[in-house]
Amino acid sequence: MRHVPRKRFGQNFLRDPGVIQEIVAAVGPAPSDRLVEIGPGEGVLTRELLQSGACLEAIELDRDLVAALKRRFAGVGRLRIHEGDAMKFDLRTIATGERLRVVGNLPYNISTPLLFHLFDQIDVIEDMHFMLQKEVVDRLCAGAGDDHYGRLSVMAALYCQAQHLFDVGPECFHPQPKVVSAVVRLVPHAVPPDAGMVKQVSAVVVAAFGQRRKTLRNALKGLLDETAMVRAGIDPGARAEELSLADYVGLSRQLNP
Ligand SMILES: C[S@@+](CC[C@H](N)C(=O)[O-])C[C@H]1O[C@@H](n2cnc3c(N)ncnc32)[C@H](O)[C@@H]1O
Repeated sequence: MRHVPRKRFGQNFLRDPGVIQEIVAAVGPAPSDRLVEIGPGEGVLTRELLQSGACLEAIELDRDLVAALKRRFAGVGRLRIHEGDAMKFDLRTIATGERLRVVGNLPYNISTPLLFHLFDQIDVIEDMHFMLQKEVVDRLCAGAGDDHYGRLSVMAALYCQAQHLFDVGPECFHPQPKVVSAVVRLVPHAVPPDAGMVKQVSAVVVAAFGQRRKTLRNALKGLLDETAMVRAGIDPGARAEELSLADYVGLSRQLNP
């Protein structure tokens, strides 16, 4: 019986073979790779990724799809299917030595918290290729002064380099999403940021973009005084969207530990 797409699980299944091939070509899986696919759905990407000979761990929340995947890929020893929530999944439990290459046409309703969950485990990740809402990809790739620049842009830049690869129209999915999608590549920096620094940058970024129309002098009140901002080389009259990642790191160093 054909699966009826569930909106609450963000199910928009890829139907365009050309797009599936483009994603797999962008990932370029090698037989020695350890792949993780988030939300394999009916397995259209899974199937193509497995063609490379790589091992693949798939994490799927929908138990009906898990059952269908187990039937479809019965006997494929290189595939392990985990039934569960990717937001709670600890990649360290499956990262034995080599780092993981994470792939997925992600459920759009949870994409931002899911990205933060993955950033928390960046030390075991080699790279990530995701289909997301184009707007989220634009935010991931935006730099200071760009229209889409915000909290996600700064935090993503702290962990990795983001590259927009290509856009995908709604007609390539079933059911069709209301928005345009895009594929992004995220490559973690060679040295992951330490937890203390992440916490401090996050505190400054949340406060700054929480009141993005205000000057930093006002938005960061209670967190940093003007003297500390000047010490970090930042104009207290500037606004959140004008500051680069380096500026935020500089400001966060002025916080009391
Ligand atoms: C956009 S669909 C993509 C399906 C398939 N990869 C494709 O391209 O056709 C998102 C998939 O993620 C699954 N999903 C939703 N929330 C999830 C979660 N928290 N953890 C793991 N999988 C989830 C959905 O059930 C669905 O299969």
